[in-house]
Amino acid sequence: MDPKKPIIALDFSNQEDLFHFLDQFEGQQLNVKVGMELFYAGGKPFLERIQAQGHDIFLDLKLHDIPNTVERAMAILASTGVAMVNVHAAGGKEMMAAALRGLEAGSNGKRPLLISVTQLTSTSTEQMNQEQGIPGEVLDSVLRYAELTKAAGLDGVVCSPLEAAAIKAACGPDFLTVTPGIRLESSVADDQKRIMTPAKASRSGSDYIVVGRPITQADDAVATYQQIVSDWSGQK
Ligand SMILES: O=c1ccn([C@@H]2O[C@H](COP(=O)(O)O)[C@@H](O)[C@H]2O)c(=O)[nH]1
Repeated sequence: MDPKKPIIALDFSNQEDLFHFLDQFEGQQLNVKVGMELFYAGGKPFLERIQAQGHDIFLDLKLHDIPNTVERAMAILASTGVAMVNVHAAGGKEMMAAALRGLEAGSNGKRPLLISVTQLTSTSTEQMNQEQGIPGEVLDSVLRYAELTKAAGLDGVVCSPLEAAAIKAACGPDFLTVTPGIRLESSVADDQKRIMTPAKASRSGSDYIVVGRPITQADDAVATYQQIVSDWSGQK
């Protein structure tokens, strides 16, 4: 996956919308993210059709279950040939290590990158304090999950770009930060709470940005994508 290109979140529920969107980018090789909505709608055949168009896939299924179940599921996901997969760090170190074992066992050659979700970018400090019962700032919880993820041997984390610099300082420059919660100054936040622009995310140390609705719901998706590419890569 080329880190200079944003990862487009393909949050569609049917093949017409999906391929109508991708057709606008004909001839370009994209980084795309397939999440629960699209995967539950179309499964492996959708992955294969997207890959046949030359795009690299981050399969964002956020596995979170007992270690044995996650290990066996990861062995199957490894065979899809996607570039990146993930788990929830809240599943714990044993579960994350099991995910890595499963991925290595199921990979034919190069294994996909494996990252964990720390605190969702739709979570505010208040929600975390009141609903999850975790005291303190979101950053403290994110750092704790990032350190646990590193100890389990994974490649990096999903976090807000607001936390990327602190994670790099704590876990090292090679530990990946994959950051949704990206909005242009002109975009609406939707349900995202911890947001940044592509340019600021780049300066803060994000390795990859993930952008969905600002592109997929734009009147001109290709122009908005290009604007985000130049905002993001212009800072690198
Ligand atoms: O903490 C997280 C983890 C995953 N996501 C996913 O990223 C995209 C963001 O889409 P936008 O439309 O740009 O908000 C979406 O698919 C989420 O499932 C996240 O936002 N935050």
